[in-house]
Amino acid sequence: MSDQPLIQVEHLAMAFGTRKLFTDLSFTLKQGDFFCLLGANGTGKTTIIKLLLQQLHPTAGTISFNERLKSAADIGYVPQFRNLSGDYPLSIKNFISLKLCNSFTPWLSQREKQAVTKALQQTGLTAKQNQRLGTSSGGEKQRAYLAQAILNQPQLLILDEPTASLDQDAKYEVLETVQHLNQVSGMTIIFISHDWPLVKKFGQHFLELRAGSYISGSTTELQLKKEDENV
Ligand SMILES: Nc1ncnc2c1ncn2[C@@H]1O[C@H](COP(=O)(O)OP(=O)(O)OP(=O)(O)O)[C@@H](O)[C@H]1O
Repeated sequence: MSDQPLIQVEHLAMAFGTRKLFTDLSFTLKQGDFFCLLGANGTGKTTIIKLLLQQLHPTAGTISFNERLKSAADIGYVPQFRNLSGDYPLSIKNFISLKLCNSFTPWLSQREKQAVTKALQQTGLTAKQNQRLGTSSGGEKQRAYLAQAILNQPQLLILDEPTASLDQDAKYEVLETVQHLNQVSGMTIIFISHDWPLVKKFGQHFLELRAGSYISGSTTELQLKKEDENV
């Protein structure tokens, strides 16, 4: 595993018009890290992700990428949980395969089938692959989105509040799968969340945006508030 950072952010500043979100933001994302991005609504978490994906340009500062991140295929993205209605007709396996619809042929190649089989294994969905996604549990549905995001075996997996609106058991189900992808498959994780106990339990490093400033460190240093501790 290379010691060179996967992403190095130096003295980053971002403003929309006269609204400054942050200035002089610096952090390093190492290969294999489980990095958590925290902050109240509107502090700029999604903006940081858009800057990392080069969909926005910073007002100042630089973002340097390791050569392991060569193309968009090296980055997987899982959005906030979107529930599907009970009558959604596709099986878990066919839903995961939807991401391969750009192929030239209407059927899956041997290589594509292997990619789906691997993603099913990595997300613990092999035994459930023929189950209808619509009737699956919240945790299974989100693991199916996760499986879609890792079909290309990305170097970096970005999860944008993937467990918001899931119940406690489903949150753990999803985060244990993400932890497995991090520890066994070596994927580097950026996990955006408002859920401090989850961050403390599963994350390694954190960065918390506060209005105009930020703090960062190891998740072992995170102090949970009283109301969080019993969650
Ligand atoms: N393209 C844009 N143009 C102008 N303002 C924007 C743009 N994108 C985001 N903003 C503003 O920047 C601020 C930060 O937005 P961002 O979505 O990054 O916050 P966030 O921390 O992800 O919030 P949330 O937790 O609610 O998702 C918000 O006030 C938002 O309205």
